[in-house]
Amino acid sequence: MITVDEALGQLFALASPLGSEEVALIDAAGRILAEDVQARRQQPPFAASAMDGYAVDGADVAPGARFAVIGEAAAGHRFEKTVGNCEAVRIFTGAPLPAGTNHVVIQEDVTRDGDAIILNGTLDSNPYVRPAGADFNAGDMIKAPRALSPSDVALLAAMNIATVPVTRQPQVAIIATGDELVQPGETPGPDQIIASNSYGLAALVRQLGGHPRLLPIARDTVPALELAFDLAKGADLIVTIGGASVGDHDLVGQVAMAQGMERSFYKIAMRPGKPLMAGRLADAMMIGLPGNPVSAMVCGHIFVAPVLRKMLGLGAQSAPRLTATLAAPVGPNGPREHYMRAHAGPEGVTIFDRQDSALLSVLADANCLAVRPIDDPARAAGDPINIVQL
Ligand SMILES: Nc1nc2c(c(=O)[nH]1)N[C@H]1C(S)=C(S)[C@@H](COP(=O)(O)OP(=O)(O)OC[C@H]3O[C@@H](n4cnc5c(N)ncnc54)[C@H](O)[C@@H]3O)O[C@H]1N2
Ligand code: MOO
Repeated sequence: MITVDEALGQLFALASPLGSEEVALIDAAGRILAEDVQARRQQPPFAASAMDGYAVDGADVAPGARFAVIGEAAAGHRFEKTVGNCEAVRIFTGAPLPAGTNHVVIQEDVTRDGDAIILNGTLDSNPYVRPAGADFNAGDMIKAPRALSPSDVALLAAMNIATVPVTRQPQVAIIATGDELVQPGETPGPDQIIASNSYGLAALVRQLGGHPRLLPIARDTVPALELAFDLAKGADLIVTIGGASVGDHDLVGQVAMAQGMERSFYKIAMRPGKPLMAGRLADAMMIGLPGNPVSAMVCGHIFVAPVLRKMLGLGAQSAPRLTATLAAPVGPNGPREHYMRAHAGPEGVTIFDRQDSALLSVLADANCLAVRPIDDPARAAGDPINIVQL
């Protein structure tokens, strides 16, 4: 059995960054910027007023000073003439500053007198001018790779970038296997349960920026699994769930190998997740996850997520770990790296008592996985522990 780190290394070797495509700006949030992009213009493109008030020459500003109001500048409508000494232009936020002015006296600091204004006795000293290019200049870059946030989308829009080069979304075919499974909403027979982790993994894939394709449940027969692999063609990543262990009905590895899978590894020193397998099947990468619901989800976080990030161009990084403090003692660990369902809060990390890999309700209560190294000795409350946030 190889270690989790060795397995991740082999998975990264199988996963190549995907190509890029152009998407409309409205569809860019959450996608990964594939190439550096350059601002096509300066923002603001002119010195602009930051407030509603009167544009004047700052040298004329003094308590009690009087100005003749000779016109108006609004956002989208500049005042065309040059402003002279002791002249003012009524101005509104976002309007270009007229020639001859460099200062906006806010209207709260002014008394209007017909076509004139008189400045009040106490004046805000801020000139309330946004210089041209204060936000960005033409040619300023947003560097790739970068997961585009809503704020990034606003910035791209301001830069007049209407279509954005992003990494193609990994297409992920998800194959749940097992005679016992029915889809959510169906009526299970007496020996059946509802397929759950296929939906959890699809949600995870979507959250990571991939495109999940949930295939029909494959029964535990060779022809059913062959058909499932056939339906998965075109995917960048095929994820199977279940049928990975040593039981008589665990056929996934056998069928994948018969279909030409070049296997990288099978079985890892991890708990849960021992019967993990991975390899390459024609143009796709394949990860065979264990069927136990928590095992499949934990392997989703620890293996599928980093693989998808690598495909998206974000580099080869394992799931980020933080160091926290144990809230209660925990016994020694065995020969597999253990990813224990736990809750991290102000009191520290509480590892749940029930760690059976069939318990989705426990996983749903967890906000982190506490990582116990192979053969880690018993730990006391207050000891440091690595966690992976969920
Ligand atoms: N003799 C041994 N038995 C088992 C071993 C072992 O080393 N020796 N390993 C155990 C471990 S660890 C795991 S994990 C499981 C993994 O087995 P499989 O990957 O072959 O999974 P299945 O047998 O198909 O299913 C296990 C369990 O999970 C349920 N399941 C499967 N798919 C789904 C799904 N899509 N949604 C919800 N639940 C699912 C299935 O009904 C079983 O209860 O093997 C142990 N056995
Ligand atoms: O490794 Mo299994 O995945 O412990 O439940």
